[in-house]
Amino acid sequence: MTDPVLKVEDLRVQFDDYEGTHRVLDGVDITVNENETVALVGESGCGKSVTAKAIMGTLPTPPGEIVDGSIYYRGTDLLQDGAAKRTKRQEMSMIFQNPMTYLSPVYTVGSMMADVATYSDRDSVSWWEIFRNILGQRRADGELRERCIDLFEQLQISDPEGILDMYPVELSGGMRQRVIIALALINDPQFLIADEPTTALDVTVQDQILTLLKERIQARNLSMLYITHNLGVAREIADRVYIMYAGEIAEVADTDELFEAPLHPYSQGLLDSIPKLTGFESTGIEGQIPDYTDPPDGCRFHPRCPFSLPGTCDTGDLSAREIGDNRTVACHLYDDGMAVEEAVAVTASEDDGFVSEVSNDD
Ligand SMILES: Nc1ncnc2c1ncn2[C@@H]1O[C@H](COP(=O)(O)OP(=O)(O)OP(=O)(O)O)[C@@H](O)[C@H]1O
Ligand code: NI
Repeated sequence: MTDPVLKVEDLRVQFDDYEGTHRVLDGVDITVNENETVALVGESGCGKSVTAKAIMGTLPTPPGEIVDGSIYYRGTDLLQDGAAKRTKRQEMSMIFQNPMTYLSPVYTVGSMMADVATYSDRDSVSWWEIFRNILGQRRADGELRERCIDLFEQLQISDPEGILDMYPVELSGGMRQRVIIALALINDPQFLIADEPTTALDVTVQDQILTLLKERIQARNLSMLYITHNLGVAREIADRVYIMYAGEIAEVADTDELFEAPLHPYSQGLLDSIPKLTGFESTGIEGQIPDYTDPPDGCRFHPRCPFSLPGTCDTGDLSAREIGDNRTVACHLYDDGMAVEEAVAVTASEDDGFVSEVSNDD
């Protein structure tokens, strides 16, 4: 067996400020296999971007701190191995959420493309190039220009030549987001992290961009971790889905299986809150993400959970249960090693007050 592309194990991240210690990530495990697109889904504030930043090595420290865990990229622990991790990080690339805060207003698109392409390979940068970069005067010339135009064409950017000389303000939202994606793809990464790259866009443009991203990923055999709070988007793009709640992974399942029968009460709540016609989700679960300076004991979801078992869900460690061959759910309603059909039967009986009969053995 080859190593998975990404393997995050027991990741714990906290932030220290005047309010105290915010224990945000509480032992997160995520695996992304070769050629796989994995979605990380959860409501605002649940720790998705913190996870992405920890992986990319861009977590602000302080106030952030990785207190425990490992992040393996193709077998190399990015938190441990100094020299190897720099090479490895060059194979990774990130697509950001908000183009206007990420794109520089004073650089042309071509200059930014040249910037990213040059700096990814620092050994070959001359002082003259760095100087030109500081002045914002780098240009995508020659071979790089061809590569940019090629990529722009694949991303269906209209007037790919002209756009190299344009500034971000001159572009529509959809075009800006395409440029952001082009910036992330120009160095031919093997692994992409996309953090809500389509939230700012209207649904039609969002669909177009998802389709383009999907095509590109298939054509290049890329692997991707795609972050979103929108289950509809996750369904469209991902092979597998990780449902995150308050810094914990609630459930992991193949996309089809999750949508067919979500097991975790939080997943069920999220799915229920998708209005069926538009694909837009609304907030359907009562309550909110807990205060990370004093998170609930036991399952962090228990204060909001309709099936919470006093004395069980509000105390102790909650380990993830393996369900069938490739699902896990971190919930006391289920027993480790259950078959999928058994677990689905548990959810079906929830309405009949089954909850009181659940065994309390761990
Ligand atoms: N720089 C920081 N300093 C202090 N706390 C932080 C910092 N960054 C994140 N946090 C904490 O981590 C929590 C999770 O933030 P994160 O950005 O990962 O949420 P998210 O799931 O990406 O939400 P969204 O969908 O809104 O982007 C925040 O609620 C906040 O308490
Ligand atoms: Ni975020």
